[in-house]
Amino acid sequence: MEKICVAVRVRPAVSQDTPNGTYWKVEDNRISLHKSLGTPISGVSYTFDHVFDQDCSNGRVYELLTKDIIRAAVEGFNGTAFAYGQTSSGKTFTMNGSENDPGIIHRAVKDIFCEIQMTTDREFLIRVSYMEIYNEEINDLFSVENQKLQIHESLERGVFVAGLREEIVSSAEQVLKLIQLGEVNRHFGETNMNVRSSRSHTIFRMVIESKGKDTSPSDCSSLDDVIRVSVLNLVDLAGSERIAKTGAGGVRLKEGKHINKSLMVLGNVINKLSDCAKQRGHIPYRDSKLTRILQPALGGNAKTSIICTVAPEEVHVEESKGTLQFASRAKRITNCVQVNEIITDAALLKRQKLEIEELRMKLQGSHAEVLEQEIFKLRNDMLKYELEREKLAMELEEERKSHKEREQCIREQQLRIENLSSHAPFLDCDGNSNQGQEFLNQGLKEECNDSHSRKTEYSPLPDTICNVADEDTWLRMNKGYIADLDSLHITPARKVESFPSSEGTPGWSIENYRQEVQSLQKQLEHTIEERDELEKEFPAQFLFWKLPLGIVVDAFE
Ligand SMILES: Nc1ncnc2c1ncn2[C@@H]1O[C@H](COP(=O)(O)OP(=O)(O)OP(=O)(O)O)[C@@H](O)[C@H]1O
Repeated sequence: MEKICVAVRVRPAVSQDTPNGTYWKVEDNRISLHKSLGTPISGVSYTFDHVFDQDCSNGRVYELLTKDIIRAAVEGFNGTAFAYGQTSSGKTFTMNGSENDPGIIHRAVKDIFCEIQMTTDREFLIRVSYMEIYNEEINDLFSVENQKLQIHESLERGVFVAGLREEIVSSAEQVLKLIQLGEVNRHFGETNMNVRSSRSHTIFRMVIESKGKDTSPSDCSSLDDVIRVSVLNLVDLAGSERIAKTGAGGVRLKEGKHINKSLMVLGNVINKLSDCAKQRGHIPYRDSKLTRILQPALGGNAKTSIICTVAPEEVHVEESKGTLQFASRAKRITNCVQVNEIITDAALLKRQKLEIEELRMKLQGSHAEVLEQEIFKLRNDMLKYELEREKLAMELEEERKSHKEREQCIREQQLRIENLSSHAPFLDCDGNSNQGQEFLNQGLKEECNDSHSRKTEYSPLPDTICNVADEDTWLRMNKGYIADLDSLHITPARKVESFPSSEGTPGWSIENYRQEVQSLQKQLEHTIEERDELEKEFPAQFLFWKLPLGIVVDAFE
């Protein structure tokens, strides 16, 4: 068990406060609020693993807070470092830095490649990805066309974002170039508090696979080698904001609401985790995409450090207190950290090993550089193939789901028709028969016997019909036809007149039944047509759907 490492960083002040105001005092690893004359304000003093004042550089923050996590990631431990704090308090400055003082991400990337170079007894494979959570949707910063990506979970991969582009990389320079490209796609916006405010949470991720170098040529073909796979997340959160202060409206307001909501969920998760294990109960990781992705970093298998940034101005004192309380709770969280070693062939490195060896043999005698380039290209091609396969599998899964729903819909409608037919067995193409007359007579009798309790509200349709109507709405909603819950109106109970109790009163007649049946049949035909069209459009998926599951799985292996 290992505690999360928590630090606080106070950024330089941007405005002069009133001389009578309060101020934050930093001494060693303590931060406390003082009156202007120097008297400490009781109850507003906090201690953390580190507290950095406004003169502290990104270099020092990195050395004290993150370097160990980076080293451990190369050794096979998961790691996460994230910056938390109100808007304009210095999170992006800490993670990205400036030209003169590079931030944590830049330094981490450089260090990882240094560490790898020094670890001469292992070979490594590094993949990187960069995503943002904007308005509760996951977008790929390396590939703009990959939007609204979904989170999935599997035994082998844990929680992962399906379809996210990963690049295999071989140098720090290559990674930093990729990050630069990703930054262009990131959502920034101007608010009253920050001219360049992050409007999304960003997660830069490095997956580090490594294995011991083979000692004898015969080992090359062994598939039993242990592979270490670790995931390093470097996270720049969007800042919490008071709408009154940021002056947000329109798009900015919508973004602000999403930001605050997901940070609130993060706060809830941290709160729960900071309770002692017995009182903890359910941890609401699933309440936001951010907490779902950060789940291993919060109470899971990862070395985690949090840097909480604070704006020193007196006008932000309440927000700063909130940040420090968040930091205090985070300090109580313990993670269960262990090296991730796997012996299945899930590791990309392992699967690629044989192919690379083959290539090496073929290219023996050629120039080493050419060889390396070929290997690199092969690795990237294989990764793309992996991602494509994963995407196809997801699409297949989606198609399966919607196929199931369509089948269900057809069954429902058939049931409704049967239901109607059984209540109106007299329907022929002319709409009359003796049986129907008996049914009508009985309806009339019942209406007379019970005229007080069932006046015009009485519906001759079975109760289930109304339920089915609501079921329909539900089904449509679940199929994505209704995206906005506010637009959803529950189908009101059908208010139909009773059987005609006197001549001239409009009522539910045989004609009504016939129309209902015809309309249902039309709906059914329409659904079947829709399905046929889809089958034409995606013949492969339908072919897979018709195959037994085992064959489908094999096809993707
Ligand atoms: N430690 C620091 N030293 C010098 N300048 C800083 C420091 N921290 C922040 N700044 C400056 O303060 C401003 C706001 O910082 P930054 O954009 O990093 O805030 P943020 O917390 O990421 O805000 P948001 O949540 O709105 O994105 C920037 O101009 C940044 O350069």
